[in-house]
Amino acid sequence: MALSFIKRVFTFGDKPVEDQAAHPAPDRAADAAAVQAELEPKSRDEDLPLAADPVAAVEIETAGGPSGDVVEAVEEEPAAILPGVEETSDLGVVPLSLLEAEAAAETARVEGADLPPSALPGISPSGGEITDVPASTPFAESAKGDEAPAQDVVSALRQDVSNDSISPPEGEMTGRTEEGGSTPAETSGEPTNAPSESEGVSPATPVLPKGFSTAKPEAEPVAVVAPAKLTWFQRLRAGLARTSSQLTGQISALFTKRKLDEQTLEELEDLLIQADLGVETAMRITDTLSSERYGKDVTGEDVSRIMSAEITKVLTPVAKPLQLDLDHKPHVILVVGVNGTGKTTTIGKLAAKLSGSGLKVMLAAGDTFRAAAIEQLKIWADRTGSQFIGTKLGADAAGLAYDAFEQARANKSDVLIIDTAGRLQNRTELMAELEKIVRVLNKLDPDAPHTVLQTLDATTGQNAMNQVEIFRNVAGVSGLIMTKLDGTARGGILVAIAAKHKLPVYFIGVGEGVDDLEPFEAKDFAHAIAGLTH
Ligand SMILES: Nc1nc2c(ncn2[C@@H]2O[C@H](COP(=O)(O)OP(=O)(O)OP(=O)(O)O)[C@@H](O)[C@H]2O)c(=O)[nH]1
Repeated sequence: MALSFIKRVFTFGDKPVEDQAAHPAPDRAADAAAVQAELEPKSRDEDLPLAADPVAAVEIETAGGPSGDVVEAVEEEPAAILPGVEETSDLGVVPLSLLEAEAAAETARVEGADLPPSALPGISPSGGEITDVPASTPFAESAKGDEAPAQDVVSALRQDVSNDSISPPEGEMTGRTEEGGSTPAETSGEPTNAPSESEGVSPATPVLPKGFSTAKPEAEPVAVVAPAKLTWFQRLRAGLARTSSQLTGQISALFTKRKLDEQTLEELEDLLIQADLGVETAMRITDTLSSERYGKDVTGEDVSRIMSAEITKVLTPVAKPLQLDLDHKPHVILVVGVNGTGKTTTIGKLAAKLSGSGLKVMLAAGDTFRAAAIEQLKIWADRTGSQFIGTKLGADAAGLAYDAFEQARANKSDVLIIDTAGRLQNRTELMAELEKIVRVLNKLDPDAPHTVLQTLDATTGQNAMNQVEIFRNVAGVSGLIMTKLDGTARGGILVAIAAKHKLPVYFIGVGEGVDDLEPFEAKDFAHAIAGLTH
């Protein structure tokens, strides 16, 4: 029922229905033959029947259902932070310590294990309403950040999955503890005059007759300070704090006791360009400032507000939900990008959102270069109740993409997400491989891949612009996801990319956990860069 509801509320993709009619279903036999010819004979014949190798085998697993025990709630444990330590500066800029303080003031919430039905945050284009997915299994403790060796990430994921698989639902857990565990009274050997368990009182808390008291004073209840959990916006602001505090600090220094004139405008423009915002946006900001306040006193806060407003204008047109065209079964999402930009992790997060909404999702391990990457994706598939298809290490990625598409069609999957090996944009042979994947998918369905997502690492500066240019040309990137905005991000470049390429930005990654993917919000991002409070 949830599925049919989702299908009804979806506005289908860019192409109107008539367009789809204009592309009748391709002659599958002819296409298959053509694609077969495209792929090297060895890639299909030698790579696929690999039952002996657990990773190598084309592995199809039945979806474990949209949510259920897929995601186990594990609370992140950021360091305890004392609230209310620092003041907001006169710029309205929030120091990092205040962000942390705000977070400590919030009661830590223990997130539920189940993914909710019918929630497609940032994905459904139908109403534009964004709902949170409360599922959370942060990896913050187990994964080790960018530098963590892939094997570590996989072990962390493995650990997580094995925890998931052995953890019964809450009620059962309680039952098991009661059955198998022993109470202090049972194990101590001390006599107790407490009523038996069958009398309905826990033997762990002996009830003395009237007129008696225990010798030991009752223990003071230990105050449990709930660990503070930053909201996603606080994480975003913290991630962009370096950019924003540097920028706002320089701006307020620039305007101390100076009126707005040609020279200050020029210096301001330089500062904005140095923050990666791009020439176009820098000029927008200085033009607006000049038209409003030329010859007058200007405060840092004036500049921050104008900067935030102008950045919002640049970003609003690209802050779009990811459109799924469920007329295509499957809607194929190809995920591309430079090594380590977060492709596999982002796929896991997307799969959690989609399968949690009742959609049938298949993940294809098209990164055939790294065994760990294949395993990593397999684990994400297990966690999110998605189907999985992989092939052996070093196999032809286009061949895998072909098989995945066929399999997803046969299974009537709603969405197929294909991971690809990370590659530097200047490695021509690898970029040619990517082109081939696109070509093969395109032969099976002229509209496929229906979405080509590129992940960008927010800690990268100007190079991200170059990455978009090249991946766009080679793979036809149709939308972006910026990851690692929770770290020490340099998010300014996203503004320059938006101004130049106008590609949709669907989500931002604000952590390594399954729910650390948020729909992109222009105003939030602009505020965070300008260092403004929400
Ligand atoms: N802090 C943070 N870490 C992230 C985020 N997204 C991914 N990571 C981490 O970045 C590292 C690389 O992520 P992967 O998903 O393996 O990146 P990839 O692009 O698939 O890597 P390759 O397969 O080598 O190309 C891992 O340690 C992830 O946990 C994010 O939004 N925030």
